[in-house]
Amino acid sequence: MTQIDHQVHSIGPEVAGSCIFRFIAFLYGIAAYLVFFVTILYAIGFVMGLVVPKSIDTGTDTSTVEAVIINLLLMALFAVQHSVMARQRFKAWWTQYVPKPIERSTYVLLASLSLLLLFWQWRPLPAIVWDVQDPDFAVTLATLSFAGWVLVFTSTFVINHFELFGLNQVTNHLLDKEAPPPRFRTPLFYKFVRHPIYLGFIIAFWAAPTMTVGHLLFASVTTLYILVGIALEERDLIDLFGDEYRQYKQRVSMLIPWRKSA
Ligand SMILES: C[S@@+](CC[C@H](N)C(=O)[O-])C[C@H]1O[C@@H](n2cnc3c(N)ncnc32)[C@H](O)[C@@H]1O
Repeated sequence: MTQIDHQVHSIGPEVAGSCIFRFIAFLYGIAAYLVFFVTILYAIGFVMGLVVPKSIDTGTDTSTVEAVIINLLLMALFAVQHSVMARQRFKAWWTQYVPKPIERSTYVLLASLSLLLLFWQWRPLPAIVWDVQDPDFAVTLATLSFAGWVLVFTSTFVINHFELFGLNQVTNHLLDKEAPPPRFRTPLFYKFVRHPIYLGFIIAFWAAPTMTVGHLLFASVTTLYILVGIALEERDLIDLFGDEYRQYKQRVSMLIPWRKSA
């Protein structure tokens, strides 16, 4: 064996192994992102009762008590998975077992799967709470709900869509690039409210021309969950960004864009 052969032989398998891992991790990140994308599109149809085969107001008929219990359990499963796995301490613990570059993609994948389970197993509670008769007002509400989804989507891009859903992490890893440290940012909508993504969800869930008991349960519980989630997220953001975030909190309101600058 020549010296070059020897070097290639001894370096080759290691490099190839790590390249293969990087590539598999990248494909995994793409797959997780695609599952997320399908889930969020399904979520729009599920909540608005459009296009999808099973919406918030359709599915297996069960007694009211059974429906409420099943639906609460489904939402609790999502809430626990989604908020426990987002905490810094949990991340520090489980990245001992899950490689860091695919931590975010795994989180996104599991959150999407628990949402798909919710859509699939959700029990309708079809009693009507309100049903807007005026066609113009009904269209206005449906448009507002859609605008809520648009706010969700655009805010993810404004803050950093590809990092939020794990694609930056697997791409940096593939290219062997150091991931930049998290940066505090207040682009566009973030100048008016601290949580435009969550505001978008709240608008999308509540602006319904026809509100059933099932839809109301979903909107109420998710809104409560968002409020708890904000408290937890802001604790992490203060740990991460300190006074910068504390001052931001004083200057900009949480969800309703009416507080002026200090
Ligand atoms: C799902 S996003 C929701 C962001 C925000 N709560 C919202 O509703 O638009 C959660 C991630 O955004 C990050 N984040 C929230 N506000 C931020 C800011 N002003 N600058 C940088 N990162 C932020 C959090 O650390 C977390 O990783």
